[in-house]
Amino acid sequence: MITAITLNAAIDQIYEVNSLEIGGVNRISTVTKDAGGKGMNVAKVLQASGATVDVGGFAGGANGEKICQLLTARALPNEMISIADENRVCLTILDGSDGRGTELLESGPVISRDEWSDMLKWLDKKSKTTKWFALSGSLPEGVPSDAYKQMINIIHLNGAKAVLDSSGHALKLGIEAKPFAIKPNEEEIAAILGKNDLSETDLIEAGKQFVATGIEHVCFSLGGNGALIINELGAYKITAPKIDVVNTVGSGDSFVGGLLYGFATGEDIEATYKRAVASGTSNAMHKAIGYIEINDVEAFMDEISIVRVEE
Ligand SMILES: Nc1ncnc2c1ncn2[C@@H]1O[C@H](COP(=O)(O)OP(=O)(O)O)[C@@H](O)[C@H]1O
Ligand SMILES: O=P(O)(O)OC[C@H]1O[C@](O)(COP(=O)(O)O)[C@@H](O)[C@@H]1O
Repeated sequence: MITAITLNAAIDQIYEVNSLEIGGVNRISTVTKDAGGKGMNVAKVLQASGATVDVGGFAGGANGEKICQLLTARALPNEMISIADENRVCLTILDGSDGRGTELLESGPVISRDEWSDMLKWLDKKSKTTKWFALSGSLPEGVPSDAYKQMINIIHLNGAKAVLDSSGHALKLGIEAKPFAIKPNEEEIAAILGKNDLSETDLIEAGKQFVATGIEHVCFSLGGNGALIINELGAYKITAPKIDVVNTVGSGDSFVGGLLYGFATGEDIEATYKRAVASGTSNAMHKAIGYIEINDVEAFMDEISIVRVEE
């Protein structure tokens, strides 16, 4: 069993427009709604890969209710903790003229001290039986900034493992608890290292330092350039297949889904890295967020090259 946790769950809504005009009147051609926030997308990809997965997080108000209904419709079991405040909506505007997605992300509900304490109690119980966790996304207000650090410590005490995908302070503090793997994109790692531009050498150096602290897989996702992953054996450059991009929103989450599938099933590590990249790429070929075609993922895995760049 793998559990994907989204502390700031959302309704992921997509508006398709023919050509987005900032400051003008834009008519929406299609509206879609799904259970979202990063961990939800990870769960969808794990499910499509054939894993047994469930989800955790906070749910409240009409949006929280809708998220639970959308999860049930997908046959994704959820153990969401009830909150008084209402979940957020995250909007992607897909522009038909250039295929670009613009994201408008609400900050989310305010979590009370008791609700946070309920989350930690639930996690303590859950991690006694679940071996793998995805901890994904931003933190809602009210949750302590070291939320992921606290959660990873509980997960470790119960002998389970976590993959962390977050940003800013939440990621920086989460890293201190040495999760099994982290997956920052270029922007996220630059922000936590306090640098604007990072060369491949900089990334390898930073990755090695994280590995030295005890993080087993440091996965830098590089969009259309694939990924650079550092582990105790070295640094691996994994290419991404060339595709016609439809919507890259959710590609990072799909990468995490592929990665966790490989870890949890004990797949060969190079195949796991290829699966992660292939899952991110498959997602980018579709409008839906956290959507992969498993046949495409497996075909891409044969096509993707992986090169060890550092001894
Ligand atoms: N333009 C693209 N072409 C092919 N694959 C892509 C593209 N953009 C993203 N991907 C795939 O998705 C993965 C995650 O994308 P990335 O943009 O780095 O993550 P995030 O969504 O977290 O910013 C990449 O490692 C790659 O495998
Ligand atoms: O929790 P955050 O960081 O605010 O991000 C939420 C948003 O990130 C997404 O999960 C997409 O993330 P990625 O493109 O990084 O995979 C959206 O579906 C969601 O609305």
